[in-house]
Amino acid sequence: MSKNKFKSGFVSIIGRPNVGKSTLLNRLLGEKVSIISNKPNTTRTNIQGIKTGEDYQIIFIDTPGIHNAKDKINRLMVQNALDSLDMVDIVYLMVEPDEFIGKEMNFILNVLKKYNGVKYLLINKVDKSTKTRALNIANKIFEYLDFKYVLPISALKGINIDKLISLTVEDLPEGEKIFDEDYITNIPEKLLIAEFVREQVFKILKDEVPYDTVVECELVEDRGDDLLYAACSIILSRESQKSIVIGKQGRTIKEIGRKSRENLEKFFGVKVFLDLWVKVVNNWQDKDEYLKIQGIL
Ligand SMILES: Nc1nc2c(ncn2[C@@H]2O[C@H](COP(=O)(O)OP(=O)(O)OP(=O)(O)O)[C@@H](O)[C@H]2O)c(=O)[nH]1
Repeated sequence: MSKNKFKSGFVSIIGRPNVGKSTLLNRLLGEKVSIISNKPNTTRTNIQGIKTGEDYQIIFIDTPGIHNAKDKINRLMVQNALDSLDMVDIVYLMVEPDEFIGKEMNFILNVLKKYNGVKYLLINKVDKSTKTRALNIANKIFEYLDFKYVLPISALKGINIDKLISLTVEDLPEGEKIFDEDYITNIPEKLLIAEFVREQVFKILKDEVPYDTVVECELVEDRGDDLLYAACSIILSRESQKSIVIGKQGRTIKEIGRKSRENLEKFFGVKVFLDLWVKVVNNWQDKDEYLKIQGIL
């Protein structure tokens, strides 16, 4: 009996902010990779997750340029979005059952019209919706664009995820493994650790300062005996934000540290010692070195 040929390729998950892209990526990979919160636009970097099976490797690519379409729909952004789709074999367009086809969605659909690869329409969050609402949105989107498959899913509850993976593998081209199978992401370790901390800054500080925050992981060391040491700084743009992040008797920063450490330990499967600092760098947003830390530049 002949064995199935190995398949490999790239998949991009696109959709409006908050539709559940990061949750889906984490679900697909079975690990916590990209940062999730219920605030829009927490995904700042082009996170790639890698899923390797017995006879396939899928590399997931995030395309933030498309999600941020609401700001300025300009030529540059369209170009960026198209460039990042160029190399991708399959695109998942992710929507919610009560999706509204406004400016952002129109932008995304227009970008996708120029994309020649395979397109899937994923209707996420069906766990909290009805079949009729899911069908309605599919019909509306089909007025603009055709998709090879429409799949109702729940990234959160894991509904139809196995089906999604098997369809994807079928549609991938034959090819070799691109990354070693131990990799689930190609984000540099420091950036990944910083993202775990930033996720907690977002979650714990709610609306107070997080949009003004960058986390820099300065040092990661394997200290033997299954212990990973990481030193990170939460960087703020104003002195007045410091007391909020630190909290009464250091309670807030301790909570950020504790939660981040727990998630890092789950992810890396080793004990983690996390040294957390708070720094103020006026207008860090204008400084290239801080944009580089975040993987934006
Ligand atoms: N009920 C339900 N909620 C979901 C589902 N998938 C995601 N969510 C929730 O939707 C919110 C946003 O999810 P994210 O995965 O951060 O969304 P995103 O599209 O990556 O958001 P950005 O990073 O802003 O682009 C979170 O509160 C998730 O828990 C789902 O299948 N069902």
